[in-house]
Amino acid sequence: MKIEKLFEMQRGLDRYIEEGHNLTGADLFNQKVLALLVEIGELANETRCFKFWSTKGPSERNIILEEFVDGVHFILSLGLIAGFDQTKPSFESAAEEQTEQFLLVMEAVHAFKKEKSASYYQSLMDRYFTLGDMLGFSPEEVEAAYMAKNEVNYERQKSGY
Ligand SMILES: O=c1ccn([C@H]2C[C@H](O)[C@@H](COP(=O)(O)O)O2)c(=O)[nH]1
Repeated sequence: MKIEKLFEMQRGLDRYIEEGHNLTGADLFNQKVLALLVEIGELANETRCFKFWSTKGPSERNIILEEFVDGVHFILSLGLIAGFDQTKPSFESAAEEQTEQFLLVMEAVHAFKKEKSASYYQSLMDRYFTLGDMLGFSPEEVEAAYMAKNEVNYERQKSGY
């Protein structure tokens, strides 16, 4: 996966969105942190990994992948704001269960919000990509799905989303 390329695509999309909404130079850090937490929640909902009270299975793989790359967008966007766009994901040992990995990712988001350090950002990226691996997505699939969703995000802006 060429993460440098994804950071560049994210830079372009963020700039385009900000210009379109007259927000160039605005501090959007907190909005993006909350957006990321919401995306992680949406992703968890599609996997249904925590729904011990339900017998219904997870959503289709493609739906889960699309939710996953929404989160990738906001993680890259936060890295760009904080100046950590040289970060490369490395896979770490995963939690035993998806639910635990989701919670580790959420903790990493909060830790990074509290202290915008390179090591907290690295941990956020590693935990999130490790979650993607647990969900069965290869780095190549994530890259391709990111690119497709990036394009959709431009289209949505153009059609007055
Ligand atoms: O500054 C922004 C704002 C939004 N998005 C993208 C990330 C997600 O793919 C998508 C989320 O939009 P909703 O579908 O949740 O509205 O928008 C960005 O990349 N940068």
